[in-house]
Amino acid sequence: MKKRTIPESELILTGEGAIYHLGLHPEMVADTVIVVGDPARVAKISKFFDRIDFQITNRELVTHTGELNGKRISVISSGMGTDNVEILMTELDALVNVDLKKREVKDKLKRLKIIRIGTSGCMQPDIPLDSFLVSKAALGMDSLMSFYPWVESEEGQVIGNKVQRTLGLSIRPYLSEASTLLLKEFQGPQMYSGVTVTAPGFYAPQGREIRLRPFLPDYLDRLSKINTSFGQITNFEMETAGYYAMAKMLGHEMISFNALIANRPNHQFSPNAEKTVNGLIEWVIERL
Ligand SMILES: O=P(O)(O)O[C@H]1O[C@H](CO)[C@@H](O)[C@H]1O
Ligand SMILES: O=c1cc[nH]c(=O)[nH]1
Repeated sequence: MKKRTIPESELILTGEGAIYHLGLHPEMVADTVIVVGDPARVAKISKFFDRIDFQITNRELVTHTGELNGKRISVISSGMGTDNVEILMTELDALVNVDLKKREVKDKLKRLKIIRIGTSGCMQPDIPLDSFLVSKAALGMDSLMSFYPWVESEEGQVIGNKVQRTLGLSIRPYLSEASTLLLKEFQGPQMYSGVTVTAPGFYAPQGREIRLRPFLPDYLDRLSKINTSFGQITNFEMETAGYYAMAKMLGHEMISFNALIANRPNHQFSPNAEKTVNGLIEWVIERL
């Protein structure tokens, strides 16, 4: 069967042949990729590398690729939100699985290992501030999956329906899961686990009120009391559900780690957030 040629307006390359938003060429991407939200966090990770081969910046998308203990690793920042995650994941996948010259999907597809290191707010009062948490699954409160052929597990549908009903939400959240392979590879002490809520915003979508009152009553309280087959709903951030769903559809392994720098029911924000994030970076680096 003749392969589809991807048009220039869909797979966009710069004059130098780099992919449109990431600004990368295929040889600049390692098989193990660490993703972060904050562009400034990229250098905090690549400083552990023995050697940095490429440093590329375009908008909020910063990439450092190098070597650590003989292993090639890329670190890429996405900025905030699942809309950026969609761009990062699609272009990252195209760099390894599309022949950019022919504009055709390759016959042999690569499976990347992708690890998120991010910050997050905890909604369980008994998980201490500055803890680390791995997202076993994530609930996407955004609309990204309405635009993809996302096939949800039965378990996911049950959880999504339960959350929609309990909160009185107009949208049905989607549930996506961590890679079981990476959950086994990245084990160790000091790591809580739970279900992460990926919010389409930092304020009302995470139950915060500054001047505008969140529309949904008792949001935080109701969410934190929901039990799922993956455990309690534990924390808020803004990318993981999009990452897990895109990774699943594109055939990559993905895991998301959270530094819990806020505890919402206890009204705390960490005075040591920077130290906690650095601790999580070291925890992950030690297990690469
Ligand atoms: O620290 P990062 O990785 O950016 O992650 C979290 O912090 C940002 C909000 O402050 C959102 O991107 C959220 O997901
Ligand atoms: O509360 C928090 C802290 C970090 N990131 C979030 O998205 N929420």
